[in-house]
Amino acid sequence: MSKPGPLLFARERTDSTFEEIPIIDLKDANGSLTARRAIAEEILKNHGIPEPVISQAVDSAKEFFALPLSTKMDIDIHKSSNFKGYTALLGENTNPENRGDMHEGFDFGWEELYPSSDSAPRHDGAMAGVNVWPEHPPGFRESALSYYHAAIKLGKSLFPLFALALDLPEDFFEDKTTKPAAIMRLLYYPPQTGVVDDRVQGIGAHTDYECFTILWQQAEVKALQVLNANGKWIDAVPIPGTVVLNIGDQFARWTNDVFKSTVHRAINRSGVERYSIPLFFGSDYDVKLEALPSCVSEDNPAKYKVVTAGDYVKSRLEATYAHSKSED
Ligand SMILES: O=C(O)CCC(=O)C(=O)O
Ligand SMILES: [Fe+2]
Repeated sequence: MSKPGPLLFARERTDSTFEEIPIIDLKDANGSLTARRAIAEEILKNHGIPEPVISQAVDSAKEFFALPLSTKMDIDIHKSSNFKGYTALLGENTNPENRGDMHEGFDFGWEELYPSSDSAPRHDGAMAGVNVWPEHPPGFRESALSYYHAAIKLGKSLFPLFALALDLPEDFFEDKTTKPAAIMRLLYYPPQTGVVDDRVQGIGAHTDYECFTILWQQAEVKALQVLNANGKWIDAVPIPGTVVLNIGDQFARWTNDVFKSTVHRAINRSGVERYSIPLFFGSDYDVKLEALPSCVSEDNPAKYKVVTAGDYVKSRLEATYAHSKSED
């Protein structure tokens, strides 16, 4: 890392030929307006997700993934109508040119940690449906949801920064992220050693589907790489106490590519097991992803068909899981 700063504007960074991923210290984001306009597909320091919450979620993930395959397959994601539950090795394929991803996963979405009688039902359209939880290990749901809500809090604090970077009112995204359609994953990557088939990577080259992703990755296990504008893969080396933030396709569509989504992949050649936790922060599922007026001009006419966030995410998930559907 050269040095953490100066803070950069998203618009200046979208075609970036970065060689290292810049660090943004969020303690600066609470200060001056200038600092608050700083924005990112970056590494975030002082992100506010408490360390014990992270370690409990990771411990639960380790215990869950260590269960017998047949137990985990009880909650196979292919049985769910809204892509919730367990993904086995090679169960998904993020890059259609590849054969399948060498990771296991567990996916879930918004749910109150302590549901109350007045928890209003969600209207998730294409993505409607409940989470499915494993019976083991004990406390799995609580640790996963504790992390989820801490990451949601962080994500909500980032939307005003994105709004300011787009010259929008600071609260522009507030009523569009009331029950944010955030999907969280616990991921396990076995080590890939010896001769590795390039078409079977931990997770193949892809962009994420939502507005942005907050990614925690295990310290000391280098695996994640981000593609720069010169087509060069740059290591996103894990830095303790930080999370990675990257732009996803909902934001690319909404901003007419003023924010570009980041192509990334992960290959675990470290020789040891790796765990990571992405939280994909999307807008409410009924929001129409229509190019923001400030992002459309004669030189940059609207590029994308208008679609709701829910239909969009569902179509991407269908494509990702299609290759393994017929095997069930
Ligand atoms: O595990 C990682 O570092 C990346 C995960 C990822 O890109 C994803 O789940 O979309
Ligand atoms: Fe990703």
